Amino acid sequence: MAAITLNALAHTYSDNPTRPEDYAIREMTHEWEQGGAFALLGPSGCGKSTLLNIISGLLEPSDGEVLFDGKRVNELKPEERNIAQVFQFPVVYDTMTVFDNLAFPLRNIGVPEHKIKSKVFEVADILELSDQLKRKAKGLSADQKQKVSMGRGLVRDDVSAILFDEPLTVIDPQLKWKLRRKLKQIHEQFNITMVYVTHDQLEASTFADKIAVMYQGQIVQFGTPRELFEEPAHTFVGYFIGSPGMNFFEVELNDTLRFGEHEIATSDAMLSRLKNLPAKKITVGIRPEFVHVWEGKNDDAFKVDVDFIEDLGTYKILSFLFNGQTMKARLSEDQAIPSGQIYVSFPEQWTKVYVDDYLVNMTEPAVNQTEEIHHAN
Ligand SMILES: Nc1ncnc2c1ncn2[C@@H]1O[C@H](COP(=O)(O)OP(=O)(O)OP(=O)(O)O)[C@@H](O)[C@H]1O
Repeated sequence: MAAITLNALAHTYSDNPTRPEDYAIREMTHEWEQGGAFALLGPSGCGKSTLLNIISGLLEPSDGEVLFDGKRVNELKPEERNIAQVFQFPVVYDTMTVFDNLAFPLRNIGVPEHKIKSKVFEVADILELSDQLKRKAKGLSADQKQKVSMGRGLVRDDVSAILFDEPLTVIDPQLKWKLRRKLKQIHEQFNITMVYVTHDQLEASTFADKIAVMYQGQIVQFGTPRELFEEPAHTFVGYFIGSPGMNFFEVELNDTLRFGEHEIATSDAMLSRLKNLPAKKITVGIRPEFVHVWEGKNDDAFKVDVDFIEDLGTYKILSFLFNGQTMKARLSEDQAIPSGQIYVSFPEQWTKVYVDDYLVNMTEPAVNQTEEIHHAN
């Protein structure tokens, strides 16, 4: 087991990087604590595979350090790092039996045959591969092959972390949930640090205790699925997590926050914090789940026009026009279906304010927040 620390890490594929966009990994410092089940979640091209390959040693970072349990491993080759990596496509030797595939990493390091046997049997049992051990890997289905790939990581006692790079891509949808559950079970049993890369929020939140959301080469938030939902630290997290994502609208700051003719309720403390920041883009975000739709007239709420309603079985998504911008609210099954002009309000607790896409966090001292926003730019 190992804690994995990334210290001022950055990576570029360009020979002559000049702009932040030239970096696949923009400078980051981050720690995956020992023994945790983590997900690295983000859209295609945000740098997930690059980061994983740097941790496993397949790629040398342009800047910064990778530390395992506090020790620098930059100079170590992948095989010296005791990291197992499971890729999108299973890595198995087709002509070998399942037993020999699982035994391979142990034979490589000279483990005695009797020990190999008991370890392979143990891992095959966990992965429900015991009755396949004598079969050639060639005849296995995609999910069985992927289980063998995972098993090759698990047989070694010296493995300190397992990195999964979109491991369920080639697996049938019906089997995905089964393998995901298996992975979770393996994590509980082995207590190994696991980092699971995916672009699928459901996969991330069913596997991981904590999720790092990656966007444009940066980890913009590291938190529990609930924190990502309730307190998105960056507009991208609000947009990417949740279905549909968070509503956002850009506001003006005068004596209050205004969106067109509408005044958005916020605390005096927030207003004074915003006034002390240099003029920047201010965005307000609210999740569709937290938009309050009133059944009747309410003079304290905003009057808006219903655009359309999508019926998604157990709930409905109401689209409405707020100052000309389409926004969404989630209606429960038993809520009346509104039409025409309706009243909506945004509870202050769930109305989040972002400056240049970063959450203004009122629980943090203003000085840290200002530094963070400047640093991010
Ligand atoms: N070998 C390479 N040479 C040059 N650029 C690369 C190379 N590999 C990746 N990139 C670029 O680096 C950025 C990050 O890519 P990376 O594959 O790490 O992202 P990802 O989040 O894993 O995406 P995906 O889910 O599509 O694999 C992208 O802009 C990509 O085009």
